[in-house]
Amino acid sequence: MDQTAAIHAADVLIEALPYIQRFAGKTIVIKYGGNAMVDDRLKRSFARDIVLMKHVGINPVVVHGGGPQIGRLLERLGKESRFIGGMRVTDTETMDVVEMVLGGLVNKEIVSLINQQGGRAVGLTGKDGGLIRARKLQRTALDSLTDEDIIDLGQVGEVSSIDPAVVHMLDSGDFIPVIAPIGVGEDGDAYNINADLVAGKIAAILGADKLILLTNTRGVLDTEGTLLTAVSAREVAALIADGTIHGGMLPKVECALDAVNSGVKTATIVDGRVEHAVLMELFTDQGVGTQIRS
Ligand SMILES: Nc1ncnc2c1ncn2[C@@H]1O[C@H](COP(=O)(O)OP(=O)(O)O)[C@@H](O)[C@H]1O
Ligand SMILES: CC(=O)N[C@@H](CCC(=O)OP(=O)(O)O)C(=O)O
Repeated sequence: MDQTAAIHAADVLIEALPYIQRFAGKTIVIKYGGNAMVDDRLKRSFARDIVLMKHVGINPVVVHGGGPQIGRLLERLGKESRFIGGMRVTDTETMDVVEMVLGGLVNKEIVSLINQQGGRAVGLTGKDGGLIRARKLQRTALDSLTDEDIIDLGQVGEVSSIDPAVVHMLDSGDFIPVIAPIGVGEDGDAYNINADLVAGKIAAILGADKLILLTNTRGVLDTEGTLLTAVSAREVAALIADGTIHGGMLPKVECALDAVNSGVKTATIVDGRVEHAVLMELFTDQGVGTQIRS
């Protein structure tokens, strides 16, 4: 490294210092969307960001999705994916695939990536330690439904309660929890829950400082495709009403609002297709993406 590059590296570290001090000892929930798990290089960069956070004294908690990965396996099995209001219609057969892909393939891949970078990750679904209690999502909870859309979403769940004991235990042992969004009903049945909604609830119950949602757009965009760097609850309502926010962005903004209204200091939607998106959001003066304000 020549001297200019060395000075630049030192400047970057110094810029990060106040943020490292501010977040030390705090919990930060990172939602890693299936659409942000694009290629091996990006996945490794994500894992390195998480390990770095842990090493500077932050408690990262990863909640992951895997919608595209579920879709690909369903396709191989000859089953079509159907979404209503951003939620996958989940019959019993689909639920088996969801549990295998989220709790198995995707969860263990993330655990393994973090561990390869020197972290100590432990993978969980909401069934482990009774972490995520769920109930069947009632159709009325989906505001965007029209009468024609009213069909049974099957085993799609919503969070009824979170028992964070297992997460606290892992944090205190210096492990990094990696959580798949599967909930358990009173009858022991599995429920498929949108990962954004789980991330929001977990951030709230843990009293997290920040919720970072990694996805495949730069953040919330307006009708011209311009990035909105910050949106309030009122602006979000208007953007939903005029259709600017739709599909997969709906649960994202809803859970972000829910989190900030429940005491999480900031919720940000950022582009997970950019290397080190998490570090840029946390440790630089400019930040990235869209911040959701209460
Ligand atoms: N106003 C908006 N701004 C940005 N993206 C939007 C907007 N409205 C809808 N979307 C869609 O939401 C998608 C992100 O949600 P989703 O596909 O569920 O991602 P993830 O897998 O990360 O949860 C974007 O790729 C985009 O197609
Ligand atoms: C009910 C529901 O839609 N569940 C999601 C769970 C995974 C998820 O949320 O994945 P992303 O974050 O990658 O979108 C699904 O089945 O796709």
